[in-house]
Amino acid sequence: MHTAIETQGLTRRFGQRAAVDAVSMTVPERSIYGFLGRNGAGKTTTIKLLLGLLQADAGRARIAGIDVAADRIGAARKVGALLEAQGFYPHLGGRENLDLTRRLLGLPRREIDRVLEVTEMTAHGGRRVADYSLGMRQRLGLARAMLGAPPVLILDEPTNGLDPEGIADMRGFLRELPARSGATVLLSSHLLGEIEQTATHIGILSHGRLVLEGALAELKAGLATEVAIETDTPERALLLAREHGFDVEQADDALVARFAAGEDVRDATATLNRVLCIAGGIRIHALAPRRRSLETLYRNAAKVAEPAALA
Ligand SMILES: Nc1ncnc2c1ncn2[C@@H]1O[C@H](COP(=O)(O)OP(=O)(O)OP(=O)(O)O)[C@@H](O)[C@H]1O
Repeated sequence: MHTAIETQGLTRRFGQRAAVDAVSMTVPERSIYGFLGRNGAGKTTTIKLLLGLLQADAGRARIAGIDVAADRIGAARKVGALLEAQGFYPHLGGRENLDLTRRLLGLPRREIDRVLEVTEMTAHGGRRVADYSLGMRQRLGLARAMLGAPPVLILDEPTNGLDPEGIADMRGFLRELPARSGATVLLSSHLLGEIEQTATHIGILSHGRLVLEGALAELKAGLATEVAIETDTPERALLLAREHGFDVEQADDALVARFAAGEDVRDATATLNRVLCIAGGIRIHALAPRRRSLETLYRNAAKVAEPAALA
């Protein structure tokens, strides 16, 4: 598989602070890559570096194999972007707005019909953008990003400001995009739930550093299985389980036992139950396996990145 986006040691400082700090990321072709991080983690700065809108202080970035610093225009032709400020002319129609970009890019007129169709906006192309809902504007932004069918799409928080229905629409649309258009999508977001339902791959940025990256299913498979313990006496259960060598922790919402990948969870849960109920006389209401989630991956990655902050 080729690499749609690749960076090596990409760094950008503002004053003394590195907003993007030696980031080496790999976005495989035809993936939906969820680019995650808190506000201020450096996502937008990375995206600007990828688009050649900012210059790197060190490192390099390639889009579809083209080095962004060496051939900014060539790299830009390989990528369509939806950034937060859409910059549409509100008094013009959707079609007319798209036409401005189409002419700049020197594309044939039929490209407008194509992108309106892909984004299911054909019926609204004649209306003024001022009369569009936010969801329609986002879709028009996507349509513009797709003009010329670039192999890479970079979307910065595409669900920002949308209502739940708009978010669900956008999610469905993005999921189908690689199959429909052959494009690779880099999707920045701080919404774990959205990324979990959409992305095939993830990269987590924390304080400008890439702290975790990979195929989401593989990363999840490598996680320990967690079993939530429901009991009246969590403190006693915690102590007793630990005395018997179990890896148990009080998480935010429950007492949780962790079983390493590969361990027989059914057996281990039965043993834990015996230790707590029979040996310890502790009342257990439930031992419930928890889904392996992106949230756990994110929490673990954040712990590695800033142990002091979470201690
Ligand atoms: N032009 C600039 N001048 C100085 N500092 C900047 C500039 N742009 C970004 N920063 C700083 O760089 C850091 C990373 O910002 P960035 O916007 O890339 O984060 P982000 O992850 O995209 O967050 P958000 O989701 O809030 O946009 C922040 O500390 C920010 O204040």
